[in-house]
Formats: sequence, structure tokens, C-alpha cells
Amino acid sequence: MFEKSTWIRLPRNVVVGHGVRSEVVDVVDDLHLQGRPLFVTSPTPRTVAADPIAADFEAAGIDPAIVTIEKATFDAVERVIEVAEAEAVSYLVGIGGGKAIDIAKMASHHLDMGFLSVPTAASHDGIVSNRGSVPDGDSRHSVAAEPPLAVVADTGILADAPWELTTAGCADIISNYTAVMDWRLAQRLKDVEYSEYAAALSEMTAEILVDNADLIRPGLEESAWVVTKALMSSGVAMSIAGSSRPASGAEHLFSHQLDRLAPGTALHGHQVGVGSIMTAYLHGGDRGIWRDIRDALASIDAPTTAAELGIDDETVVEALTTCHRIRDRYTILGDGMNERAARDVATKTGVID
Ligand SMILES: NC(=O)c1ccc[n+]([C@@H]2O[C@H](COP(=O)([O-])OP(=O)(O)OC[C@H]3O[C@@H](n4cnc5c(N)ncnc54)[C@H](O)[C@@H]3O)[C@@H](O)[C@H]2O)c1
Ligand SMILES: O=P(O)(O)OC[C@@H](O)CO
Ligand SMILES: [Zn+2]
Repeated sequence: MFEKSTWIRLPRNVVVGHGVRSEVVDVVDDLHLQGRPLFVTSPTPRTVAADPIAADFEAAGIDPAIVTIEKATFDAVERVIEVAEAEAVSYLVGIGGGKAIDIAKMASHHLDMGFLSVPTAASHDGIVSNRGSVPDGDSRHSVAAEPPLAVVADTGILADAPWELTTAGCADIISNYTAVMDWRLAQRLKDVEYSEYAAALSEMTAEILVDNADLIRPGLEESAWVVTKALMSSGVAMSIAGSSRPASGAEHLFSHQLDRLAPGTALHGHQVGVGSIMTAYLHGGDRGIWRDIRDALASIDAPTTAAELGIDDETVVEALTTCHRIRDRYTILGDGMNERAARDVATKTGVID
């Protein structure tokens, strides 16, 4: 008997476009959400979006509570849960980059409350995903979390954000190529659960983004459209898979380790992009697609070297040799690279000198 079952939870409303920030109140009404919201944001996104959206809610007779977080940690999730309980709110709104949205989705999962995702940067593909990503000691957890009931992505805000945030989002998408290679490898060698639909969607998303690279330019609002659609499509792939596997392989392990070794130095998307150049080389050798990945990153102004990330060569080698321990996720790194092999791949791909 075939007894498999799955739940794929996706947003009901996806509202994208110029000025849609002012439609958050209408989206809440359309979802029949009652009571007070808690806005989960971080310092700059608060000024850019959370405070103006709060004013719209107040004008509609709703008094939102606001909590500002600085880091994506389990402590931050706890703090948001405490504020939600103390302020007697009935749903959450994550307003900001990947960290604020991750914290909001994890807290709403714990509270069993609905949540809305309002990205202020096209910098990451967690906008619609049902996963939260949190460092914890030597590990990095990919936690099951509440997917958003709705996404409100204002392309005016996204296009006004610093350009490097958008190039980071592009690089997070381009890294899907190697994430899927790792996933297929793990399926073949370790029989891990695999979804061909999620893998195909993730790869196709990267392909469409690369094909439209000439539309991705600073100051062009259309770029925010192109990148945001890709970020959402990649998040849907994660929700279909019920795992971050379609968008996170060894290149993400490398980035998570850099977050530990050189915290706050480079953006998540930029780190996974550089990681992807090297893991593509590990998969395909010199005839593989590593040059295509490097050139795609360069074409949208994303870093392709350690120097452009602001990270020194030795830290890259250390991250490559240790990042397989970050989590129990089989990838091309297997049980770890030795130092010579790590230096070799980083040098041959031009990531280090
Ligand atoms: N859950 C998932 O599926 C998923 C997917 C991808 C990434 N992530 C996580 O998301 C995080 C990376 O996201 P990120 O790069 O957005 O990090 P982030 O949330 O720290 O944002 C980066 C910076 O951009 C600033 N910012 C945001 N909007 C701005 C705006 N409009 N103007 C000026 N500054 C603005 C933020 O204040 C912050 O300083 C990582 O923790 C990563 O693990 C999660
Ligand atoms: O599960 P992780 O490795 O945090 O990956 C999530 C996301 O960054 C994929 O783009
Ligand atoms: Zn990512």
C-alpha cells in the first residue's frame, strides 16, 4: 500500500509592485486577520518600512506592537515570543532582510499564529520559504517554520535598497545550481528524500535569472521584479521539498562556516555565490560549470573572490576544510576536504591567490 503523504504550505496572497507597502492593511483584511499584529523588524528596515506601515495600521484603527531584532538567534526568537505574549497580539509581520523574516516565521510557528512576509531587500530566498536558518554554537540549524500567509514585496523599496543586497539575492539564486547537484548526489549515495519537481524548479529559477542578467542593473526597478520573482520561486521549491535542500548545499555550509569565522564581514548571498564557484569545480572539475557560475556572478556585480568578500585566503581554506561538520547534510564535501585539496580548488577557481 502507498501511504506517503505531505503538506505543501504556500502563501495565499503574493502582492508585488511599486508602492504596495501601503496595501499591507488591505492584505490583512483580505485574510480576515483580527486583532493586533506584532511587527518583527531590524533597525534600518524599521525606518524604511515598518514605521510607515505602522502609521497605515494606526490610520485604520489598529495599534501594532513592534519589536526590533539585531541578529538571527534562538534568543531573538525567544524575545519575540515573549513580546507577542505580553502584547497579546494575534499575528506577526516580518519586515526586513532575511534575519527579521526568519525570526518572525520561527516565532509564529512556535506561537501557532499566522505571519506576513514584507521584504525590504531582495537579498535572500527565505521570503516565502517554510524554513528558518539559525546559528547555534558550532552548528547551523535549518528549522521548520511557519510559511507566510502573504508576501507584500514593494519593488520601490527593494530597488532603493543598497545595490549589494540585490546582487546578494541573485547570488543566493545562482547557488541553486550546486545545491541541486549536491542534493542529487546525496540521493544517489545516501538515498536522502528527493523531489524532482523541487529540484527542477530550483534549477529553472537560477536559469531564468541568469538568462535575464542584463535586466539586473542598479537603479532599475525592473531588476527588483526579476530578482524578487526568482527569490519567491526558489522559496516555493524549499516549501515543496519540505527542506532547504533545493537551495542549500555545500556552498551554504561554506557560507555558514564563514559566518562563524568572519562574522559580519560579507552578505550571506555573496558568500554562497563564491562557495558555489568552488563546489561546482569539485563536482565537475575543469570541464564543469564553475566558470559559468563565476561569470554569471560577475555579470551582476557579485563577488567571485575572497578579496571581494573581504575575507582572507586562510579563512577560506579553513572554512572549506571544516564546514562539512556544520550539519548532517551530505554534499560533495563528503567527510571533509584536506588542506591541500581545499587550497587547490580555491586557487584553481581564482577565489584565492
Ligand atoms: N529561511 C530561509 O529559507 C533563508 C533563505 C536565505 C537566507 N536566509 C537567511 O537570511 C539571512 C541573510 O539575509 P540578508 O542578507 O537579508 O541579511 P540581513 O537580514 O542581516 O540583512 C542584511 C542587511 O540589510 C539591511 N537592510 C534590509 N533592508 C534594507 C533596506 N531597504 N535599506 C537598507 N538596508 C536594508 C539590514 O538592516 C541588514 O543590515 C541569513 O541569516 C540567512 O541564513 C534564510
Ligand atoms: O538551510 P540553510 O542552509 O540555512 O539554507 C537556507 C537558504 O539560505 C537557502 O538559500
Ligand atoms: Zn541562501
